[in-house]
Amino acid sequence: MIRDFSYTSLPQRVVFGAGSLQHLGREIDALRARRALVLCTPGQRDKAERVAAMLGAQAAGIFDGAVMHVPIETARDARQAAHNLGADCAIAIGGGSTVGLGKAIALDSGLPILAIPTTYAGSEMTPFYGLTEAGLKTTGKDARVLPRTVIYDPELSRGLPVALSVTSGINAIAHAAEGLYAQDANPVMDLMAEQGIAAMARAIPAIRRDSGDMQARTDALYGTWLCGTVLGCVGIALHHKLCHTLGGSFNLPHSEVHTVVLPHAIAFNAGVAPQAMEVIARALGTPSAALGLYALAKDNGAAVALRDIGMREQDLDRAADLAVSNPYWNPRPIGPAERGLIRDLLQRAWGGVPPVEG
Ligand SMILES: NC(=O)C1=CN([C@@H]2O[C@H](COP(=O)(O)OP(=O)(O)OC[C@H]3O[C@@H](n4cnc5c(N)ncnc54)[C@H](OP(=O)(O)O)[C@@H]3O)[C@@H](O)[C@H]2O)C=CC1
Ligand SMILES: O=C(O)/C=C\C(=O)CC(=O)O
Repeated sequence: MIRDFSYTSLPQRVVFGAGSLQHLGREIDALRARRALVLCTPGQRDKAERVAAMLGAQAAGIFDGAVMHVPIETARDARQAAHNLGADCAIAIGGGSTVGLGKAIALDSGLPILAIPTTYAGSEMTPFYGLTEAGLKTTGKDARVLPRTVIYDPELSRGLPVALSVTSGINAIAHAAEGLYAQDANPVMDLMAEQGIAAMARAIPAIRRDSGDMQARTDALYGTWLCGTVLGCVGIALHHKLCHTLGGSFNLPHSEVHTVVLPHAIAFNAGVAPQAMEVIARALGTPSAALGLYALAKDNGAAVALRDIGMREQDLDRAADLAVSNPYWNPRPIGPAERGLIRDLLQRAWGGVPPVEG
């Protein structure tokens, strides 16, 4: 049954395909940019140098200081570098951390961003940004931070380590899974979510078998585009909020937290979102959405317990308090009255046991 909906599509250009980095010059010209600042982490500097070499005189310089969760000091340094170098565009090549740094520059200056993602986080398709100040991460939404152009070149993610490919892929699946029951869910995004989950569920085991499998790397990046688009167009709910609490307040690694929490958050919502569960299970090719997600992580070597990724059991009470302290939308209520249920969910996620619906 088609429910009532409203849908706003976001203005972006996507160039997809193995070797598509070759179109960089054409895409920079289309943005009417003359001096591009190239952003990266220290570890991905070789890729940034390749980009700068392709641009020649159109490269303003390289800023290689991107860090997870965009510390405000790094954002200020990058903004200053863009200003000092007279940049009229930022190119972010790397994962969500590098794209996030580009967004911090755009938020301040309105500079257009061209993103070249090398992980499956999906930030390049969203108008959301995050900034961390004095240990506190705040997130926001602003049309200026949405990258104008995205080049998805599977060749560039060939070297992404297998463990990170698995958890980053499940981070993408989380966007689509929650998009299916989000407040702004709509039929177009439902189609993209199902195809995105299916592409990623195909890609993950194949990458685990052979990290250089270009068909699998292509599927994974295609899934990234679809799942990231869903995140950018519809809202988030319990799962993303729990991950932000755990990542932001307990400093747990981003994609690994998503991987552990997702089956439990989906199980929590299963009873009130049966249609979404059907779609997720169909896309995974499993009878149960929550158990299918748990198996996808476990069978592919990912950690399925918060205790194995740095969470202390004595912090679970505080995490439950934080998770229910700010009311936010979820298909099933999650307020102070549900604190006990959320605490149980976190206990199961901490211990790494299979998810329990209800
Ligand atoms: N605003 C939004 O809509 C969204 C934002 N995010 C944000 O993005 C961040 C997480 O993004 P994520 O991509 O998981 O993490 P990172 O960008 O931090 O990348 C994770 C790791 O991947 C490595 N890496 C990246 N690309 C390659 C490659 N091609 N080959 C080898 N190694 C590679 C990096 O290594 P090295 O350090 O050596 O470069 C890094 O250690 C979080 O801050 C999250 O909040 C995530 C999703 C959506
Ligand atoms: O924290 C941000 O930068 C904004 C959104 C996300 O990180 C989405 C996610 O949790 O993957």
